[in-house]
Amino acid sequence: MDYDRSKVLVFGAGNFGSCLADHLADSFHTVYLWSRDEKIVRHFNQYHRNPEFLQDHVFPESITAVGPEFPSESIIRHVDVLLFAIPTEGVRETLTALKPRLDEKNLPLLIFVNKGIEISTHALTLEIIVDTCGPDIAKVAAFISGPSFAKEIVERQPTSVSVASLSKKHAERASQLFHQPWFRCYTGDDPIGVELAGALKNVYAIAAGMSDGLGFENNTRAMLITRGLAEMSRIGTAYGASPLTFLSLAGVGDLFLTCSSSTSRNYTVGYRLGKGEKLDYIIETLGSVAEGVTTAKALRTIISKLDVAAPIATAVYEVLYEGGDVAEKAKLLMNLPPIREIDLPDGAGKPAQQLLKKLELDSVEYETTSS
Ligand SMILES: NC(=O)c1ccc[n+]([C@@H]2O[C@H](COP(=O)([O-])OP(=O)(O)OC[C@H]3O[C@@H](n4cnc5c(N)ncnc54)[C@H](O)[C@@H]3O)[C@@H](O)[C@H]2O)c1
Ligand SMILES: O=P(O)(O)OC[C@H](O)CO
Repeated sequence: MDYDRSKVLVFGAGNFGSCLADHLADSFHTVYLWSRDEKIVRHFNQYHRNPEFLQDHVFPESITAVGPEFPSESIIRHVDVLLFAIPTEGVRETLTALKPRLDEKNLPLLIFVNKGIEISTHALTLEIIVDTCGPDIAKVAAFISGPSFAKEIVERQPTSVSVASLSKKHAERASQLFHQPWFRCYTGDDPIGVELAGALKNVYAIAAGMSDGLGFENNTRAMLITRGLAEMSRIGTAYGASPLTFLSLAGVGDLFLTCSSSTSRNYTVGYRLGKGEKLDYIIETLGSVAEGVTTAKALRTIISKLDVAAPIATAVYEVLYEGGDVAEKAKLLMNLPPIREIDLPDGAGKPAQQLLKKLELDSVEYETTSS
């Protein structure tokens, strides 16, 4: 596979699919952009603009929009890379349609950029890939996640992301494909952690938006980001992901971005809820996907199954799905009993042992609690 000039088929011509098609075409790759919306396909090929998303942007003429029919076997077998930029709820359906069209002996690189958990199965995308395409394809899939608003990428604002795969070679290939002076990629081998981080940060962005919508300011947002990160790491560790992944671009990087900007759709959903709007109306008028809404529901079940404490995610779920009052939930969170701040994995890192020893304070023991 020649990564100087690859042929890429992008599934999904929404904000992010269009943005990444633009990025790759600008790097001289041959790009096909699939949309199931005939109007987008026609308009894109005629005017090199997307009539629904990133409307102000003029795209390179070299991008060919295809659709609305599902891409044919001939185009799928013609490309080197399949890039999936559709919401998580559409991934199973897309991969099921894709599987019979793949050439098993000459597989393309599969890259996923969605950030969510499937609502009916509570599955991560890695699990959906195994279910629909089998483990051999899941082993070589790559996942890209991190602080990356589409609007800022098309403006070529310096951006960095995490790229993870169980296969080092495929993580490096995906990284090489996207890496540019305005777009840095950092590779890693914890796709589950990267996926979870990307999905969970959306739920905490809803919480941060709610807080701002209620009129709270910087202290409260910083508290939500930090305690949200603690919840994310706790859930991720219970899943078997590396706790360090939550300190990456996909973790704290994206959490910080999404919790602190009205560009975020998830933050916006929370903000509008905080202002008293109804969820159905917000979703109807948002014009784009906010994955945190469905992820909050899947996460509620995961939290109970794993038996981990995640009071912020639980409060978000209760507002979204049980008619909970935002201000009431905020009050309840603030009235939880005081707890130890940092949860440490068993046996790890008693804080600053050497210094404590020097100060002869090493015999003082903290009780280990985790909640
Ligand atoms: N927008 C961003 O800045 C950004 C950045 C990073 C990651 N993401 C992630 O990328 C994914 C897509 O986000 P987006 O911003 O492009 O959303 P969007 O709402 O702008 O567009 C989604 C696109 O997917 C299509 N789609 C929806 N369901 C589909 C299905 N079942 N089959 C085929 N196509 C389907 C829609 O028609 C639409 O064109 C999400 O998981 C999001 O979290 C978005
Ligand atoms: O608009 P949001 O909330 O879906 O966030 C977009 C990206 O995930 C930011 O990295």
